Amino acid sequence: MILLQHVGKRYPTGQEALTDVNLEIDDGEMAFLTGHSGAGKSTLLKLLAIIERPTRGQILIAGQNLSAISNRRVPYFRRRMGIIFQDHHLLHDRTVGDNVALPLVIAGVGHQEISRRVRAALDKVGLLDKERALPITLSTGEQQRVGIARAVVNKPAILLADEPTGNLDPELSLEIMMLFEAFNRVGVTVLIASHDHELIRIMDKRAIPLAGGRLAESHPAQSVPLQ
Ligand SMILES: Nc1ncnc2c1ncn2[C@@H]1O[C@H](COP(=O)(O)OP(=O)(O)OP(=O)(O)O)[C@@H](O)[C@H]1O
Repeated sequence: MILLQHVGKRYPTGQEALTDVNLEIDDGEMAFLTGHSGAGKSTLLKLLAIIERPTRGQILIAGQNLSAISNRRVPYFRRRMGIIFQDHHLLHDRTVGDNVALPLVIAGVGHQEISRRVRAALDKVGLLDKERALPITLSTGEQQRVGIARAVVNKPAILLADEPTGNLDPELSLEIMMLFEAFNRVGVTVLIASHDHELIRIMDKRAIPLAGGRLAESHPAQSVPLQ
């Protein structure tokens, strides 16, 4: 479970990005963080990935208090999560396969195991035939899928995605969402920041609305009363 208790984040500039956020996300849940630009969505994801630290409150993931994790231990902590950004941060002088392999190389996984898991991850996102291609030769949607393959290659329990469909057309966006849903179906907790209301409506998952750094009422999709 992901648990936020009275979480606040004030950046060194004085900007208050999050104020008194209380939130619970169950294991195996898929949810959307919504809200206008500047609402605090990226900041919340960054706190969960310990890219930033909260200035108030506490965050627990699987019972572990993130404030107890020293900066030195953060890379180990991150192995249990896959992180996906809108601009997929691919290395353009490396093949697709090398890009996907990166988290495993960093984790010191053996060569044979790497190539097996890279192929499995590429297969899941439908890009097995692009293993030796350079990212630059791929479409934007395909590049985004490489980013997703890289995020899931470690078999993370949690997937965090920040506007993963931001620069994709509606059809490709839905395709990417279906991929996330497939990972969720096999038990991965998925949290996606998005301001694409139409897409969120189609996916019919819990929406967690942020406004001005505060949590508005959060409602599970299934709790909408029947008429
Ligand atoms: N590194 C930073 N330093 C100072 N202020 C920041 C920093 N990152 C974000 N902010 C500010 O914190 C607030 C929340 O930003 P955040 O990026 O979390 O919002 P967001 O909802 O993800 O927006 P978007 O949809 O545009 O990505 C904004 O006012 C932003 O300007």
